[in-house]
Amino acid sequence: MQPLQTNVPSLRGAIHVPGDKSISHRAVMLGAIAEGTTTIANFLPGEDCLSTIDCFRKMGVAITQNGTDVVVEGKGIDGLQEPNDILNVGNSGTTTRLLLGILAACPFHACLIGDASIAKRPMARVTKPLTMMGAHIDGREGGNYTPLAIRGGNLRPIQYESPVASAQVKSAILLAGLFTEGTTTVKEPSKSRDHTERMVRLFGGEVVVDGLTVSISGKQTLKAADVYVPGDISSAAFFLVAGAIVPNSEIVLKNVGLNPTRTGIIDVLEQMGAELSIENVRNEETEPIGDLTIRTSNLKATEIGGALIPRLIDEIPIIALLATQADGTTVIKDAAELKVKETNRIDTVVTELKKFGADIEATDDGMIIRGKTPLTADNLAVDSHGDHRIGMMLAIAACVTNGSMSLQGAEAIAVSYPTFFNHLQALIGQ
Ligand SMILES: O=C(O)C1=C[C@@H](OP(=O)(O)O)[C@@H](O)[C@H](O)C1
Ligand SMILES: C=C(OP(=O)(O)O)C(=O)O
Repeated sequence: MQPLQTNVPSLRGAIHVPGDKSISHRAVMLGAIAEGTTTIANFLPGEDCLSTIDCFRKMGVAITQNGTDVVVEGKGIDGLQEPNDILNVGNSGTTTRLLLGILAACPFHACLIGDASIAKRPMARVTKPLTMMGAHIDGREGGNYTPLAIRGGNLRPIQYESPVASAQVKSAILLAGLFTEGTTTVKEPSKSRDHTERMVRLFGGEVVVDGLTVSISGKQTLKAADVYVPGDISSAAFFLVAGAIVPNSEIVLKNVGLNPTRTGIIDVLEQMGAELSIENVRNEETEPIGDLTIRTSNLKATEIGGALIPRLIDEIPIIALLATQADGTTVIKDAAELKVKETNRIDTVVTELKKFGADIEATDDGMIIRGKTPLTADNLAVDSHGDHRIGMMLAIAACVTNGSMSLQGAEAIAVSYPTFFNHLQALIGQ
């Protein structure tokens, strides 16, 4: 049980949030299948990205990791080796699904296993299209759940229309397509994060984007690159919300990734009337970054749905907290994907926030939140349910709660933000 700081008088100061999780995974993966030595700066040393490194080491890739500096000795597109041990993906859905895309193309056998949360997450969304391409995949319930066994190689291209807007599905198919003679195409119902497309280009490959359709031709040679990973906007989101709802606050977040497929949280803060400014935007060619300043704000409710959802999917738990501190009724819809994350995030957000005074109800595809409500706790135990984003949301909620509370399962936060409590403490202390 970790005690949480409640009734925080102000949050002030500047922080650099850690590197982007999605980009860190992809830099290791593309570095491993490129030719030459890739360097990665500002890598996220969170548990999920360390799982990705571990899996590629088991396939014969030499990777040195020193904090946020990583060097990957690329093996080329056909150079990965059959692992003689099980590949452990830990808690990481991104590792599991993108790795399956690469393994689908490798002419050897591999087994994938993860933690109890991964064992409940649907994998048919990638194993089905990869099987259509010719990979042999088996697992519980017809290849929908880990442990999974895969034997790849000899793929044929597909033209796939994905039923979900998922960057993990899109990326798995594109990565398999990279090894496959001919042109592989994925169409998605709305635009998901495009880090794979951008990074393939950074490594000298070609990807064609036409609206919601992305195509890649196979047997391209990727060349090693020097990757700088921007700060993770999904991590910054916790402090953007904290700065908006804690009294007397002003927080500067430096070098945050501002890829437009990820900035839904900024749109929502602006719609809700937050005092947010964006400065020093740069690096727009590869992955845009900038500095964000947030101040205590008078907030009003909003509606969130449609094409905005994939642009803020991981931020919905912290947006739910934001909505409890805004005047009016906030409706979040079209977000059924939340049910298949590290936890069912509709249930865990509603259950935990209700414990200390939020007026929040679950719907089939989202939630309805009525604000503004005071949050109060008397020796209350809240629970991350092993989900990093629920744990961080609850720690920020504590800042605007009167009373006392502690967090069960705080260790889950190391999955994406190992220095979260240090940063929170630094902002409280100033
Ligand atoms: O591709 C990625 O790096 C991710 C895609 C999203 O998942 P889906 O593809 O399942 O939407 C997101 O929730 C996850 O945290 C990271
Ligand atoms: C859903 C998440 O990650 P993943 O799918 O990689 O486990 C997340 O980080 O919120």
